[in-house]
This record gives sequence, structure tokens and C-alpha cells, in this order.
Amino acid sequence: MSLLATKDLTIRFGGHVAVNAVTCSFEPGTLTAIVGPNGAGKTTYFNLISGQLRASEGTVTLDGRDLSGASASQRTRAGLGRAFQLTNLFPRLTVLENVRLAVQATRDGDHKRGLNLWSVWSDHKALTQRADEILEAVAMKDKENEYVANLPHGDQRKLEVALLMALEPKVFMFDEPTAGMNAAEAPVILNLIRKLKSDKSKTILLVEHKMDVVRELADRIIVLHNGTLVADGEPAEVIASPIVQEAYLGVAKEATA
Ligand SMILES: Nc1ncnc2c1ncn2[C@@H]1O[C@H](COP(=O)(O)OP(=O)(O)OP(=O)(O)O)[C@@H](O)[C@H]1O
Repeated sequence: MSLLATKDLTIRFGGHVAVNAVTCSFEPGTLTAIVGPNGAGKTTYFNLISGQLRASEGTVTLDGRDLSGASASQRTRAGLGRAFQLTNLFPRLTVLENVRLAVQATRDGDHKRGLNLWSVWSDHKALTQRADEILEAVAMKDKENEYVANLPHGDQRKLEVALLMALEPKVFMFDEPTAGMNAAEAPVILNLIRKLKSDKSKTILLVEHKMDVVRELADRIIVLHNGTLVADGEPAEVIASPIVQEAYLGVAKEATA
């Protein structure tokens, strides 16, 4: 069974069909890039999957469970993890406090054992240990005591990926993760995604305009055009297909060449 699947997923804004009957499934151990020209429906498709928008028609299932009626936070708890350009960060807390809170959120069950000083202490130790591991993974251990509000933009975006990792989702969703980053910052985020990709239990969805990034990271590409799924397959094959060349004319012609 596919981990994540959308069936006939559709949304209309007035008379405009932004996502049109998209049926697609996503497997663990695969990074799928979602590409298409501006306004093709990529972000809207993400919003429908993560629950920011409710579909006019169609379903979203995760592990066979129908999440179509679930709120965004219920979907997060079910295992859909989406990086939200900085809106998930607590700017007045430190880096370590942010990560620890995210770890704590996932281990909520462990904290309902009643007041037992030993368990409070050992939980605290375990949380800090896990937060430390995550900070090592994103190469931010040296910044753990800094206030998030004082971090440069690139570090804030890195921290956002760290928080996502702390939630241990089954599905990672990235919408243009390097947008607005400078040349030094972007490779750090791409490295993190590469690292996540090496964990074959993870399903990764990536909306990305930059074709060099797509070429390097994607195991599979799906193409949306006017809200419709128009191509799906191996990266080389999809990039070379006439439909992609046509869809990208004037948008990424030189990047696909
Ligand atoms: N809340 C909304 N209300 C009305 N129209 C919307 C809304 N959200 C998206 N749209 C429209 O749906 C279409 C798809 O938009 P979407 O942002 O999903 O495209 P995209 O492929 O992500 O584009 P880009 O690459 O520019 O980010 C566009 O025509 C957009 O104007």
C-alpha cells in the first residue's frame, strides 16, 4: 500500500479549478519533486495534502487512513510534516528551547506518567539528548543558546528543518526550501534534505523551480500544469518529455536544456 495517496483531489476557487482531479501516490524511500509553471497548482496541491485547504472533491489518505476531513494539526499528528517558512518558530526562545519543544510535542505520551521526580528528570535528559542530536544533524549545536529572533535568515530556515525532523514525520513536505536564501545558505538546506533522503523510511515531497536541484535530488518527478497532473516518472524521462518542455517554455527553458 502507498504511504500517501491523493485520489481525484480537486479544489475550485470560484470558477477556477486550481487542482484538478489529481490522483497520485507516494512511497517511502522516494523523493518526489513536484514541478510546473507559475500558477500550476503546486502549492495548492500541498495545501490540500497538509490540510491548510479542504478539497472540493477527492481524498487524501496516509497509511490507508482517510485524512480528507482532518484538520492541519490532526494531519501533522498523523505523520504529515510540512516546513512552513518560519511560521513555526518561537522567536523569543533559544534554538535549543525551540527544538526541545518540538521533541516534547512528539513525545507527549511519555509525559503523562504522573509526577515522579525520577521520570521528570530522565525525560528532561532524554529530551535534551534528542534535541542535541538534531542540532548536531543540522550543524547548529554551536548556536543552541542564541535567541531565534537574532539568527540570520538561513539559520532560521535550517532550524525550521530541525523542528520538522524533531516531529519525526512519515512524510516531509518542502515548498521551495531554498527560496530567498543566499548562495552560502542554500547548500546547507539541500544537504539536510540529502541526509533525510538517505533514511529510506521517509517519503519526501519537494516543490521546486530550480531544475538543477530537482535533477540532483529527485527520484521521481510529477508535473502539474493548469492544476492537472500531466507527467509522472523518472526524472530524465520526464524532463525530456515534450509536455514538460512545452510547460516550461519561457519559465525554465534554459534550466531544462
Ligand atoms: N486562496 C485562493 N483563492 C483564489 N485563487 C487561488 C487561491 N490559492 C491559489 N489560487 C490560484 O490557484 C492557482 C494555483 O496557484 P498555486 O499557488 O498553487 O500555483 P503554484 O504552482 O504553486 O505557483 P508558483 O510556482 O508561482 O508558486 C493560481 O491561479 C492561483 O492564483
